[in-house]
Amino acid sequence: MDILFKNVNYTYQANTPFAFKALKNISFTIPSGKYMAIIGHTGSGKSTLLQHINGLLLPTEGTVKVGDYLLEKGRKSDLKGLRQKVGIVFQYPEHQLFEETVEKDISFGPKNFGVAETEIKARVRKAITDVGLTEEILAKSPFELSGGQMRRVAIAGVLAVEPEILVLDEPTAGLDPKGQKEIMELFYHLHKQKNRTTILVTHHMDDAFTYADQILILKEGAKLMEGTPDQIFQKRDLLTSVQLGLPEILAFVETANKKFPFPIEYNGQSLDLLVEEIEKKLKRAKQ
Ligand SMILES: Nc1ncnc2c1ncn2[C@@H]1O[C@H](COP(=O)(O)OP(=O)(O)OP(=O)(O)O)[C@@H](O)[C@H]1O
Repeated sequence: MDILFKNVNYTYQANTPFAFKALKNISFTIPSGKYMAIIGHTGSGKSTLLQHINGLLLPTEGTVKVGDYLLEKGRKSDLKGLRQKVGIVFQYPEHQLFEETVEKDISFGPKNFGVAETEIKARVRKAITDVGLTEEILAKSPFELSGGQMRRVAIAGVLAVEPEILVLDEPTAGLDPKGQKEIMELFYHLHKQKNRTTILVTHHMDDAFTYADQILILKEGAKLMEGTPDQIFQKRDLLTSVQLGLPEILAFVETANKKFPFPIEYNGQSLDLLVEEIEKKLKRAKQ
């Protein structure tokens, strides 16, 4: 299913004094089977854009087309059908685990879409192996698993619905570098295996360059640039205007060192990792 955004504008709290235009005249196409990465500063509209792909938000102006589903203001669409085709892995998806066993949690999505019991059982087993876990985990409570395992179970829940399109909103946030790489490789494999259209929002420029066919850069709700990794790399001076650059990270480290009673060192890691390091040290300090 191709995805098409045409002159999409989105305003939060439209027609109120708090109106805020989060997307400004966005147009792009993702051909079926492609992998697109979306990057941009915090607040640039990435999550707002993603939520248009399965109709969680409808454009205030303009149109979104996902396969044959047309999404525009004031138009009733078959959202249930669309949501079966578009699987979204939200940030920290494990926060949405709630059932008493892993099996029940993974079954929740397909059950909701009316899939038959025997088929659900088969899908759950396939999904759990697809995310690199084994069937023994199905009987456990999701809350007795490690953070990395919980994340994989949450992803299995999305896969069990068998979506044609995977939408990933910073799927590696909060994981250690090894876990991040494993999850990125897992999604790349899932993308290649079924030629699944994949849309990744990330702060990690290297992931965008490694995995994506196409990169879209947002700045303050508008499209700053779109191109293949090679095309974007040739204009890398533009990237410094949207990425968290070294000066910002160093300023963060300096502030952290004034604020916390332990040293934080910058060894080329991302801001996410530095925050994680601080959280760990704080936790240790409390014990
Ligand atoms: N419910 C809301 N009401 C009003 N403004 C909102 C709402 N949700 C988001 N915004 C604003 O819209 C803008 C875009 O937000 P969005 O979450 O899409 O950005 P983002 O690029 O995904 O950011 P991040 O990288 O921090 O997740 C931000 O300025 C944000 O404050």
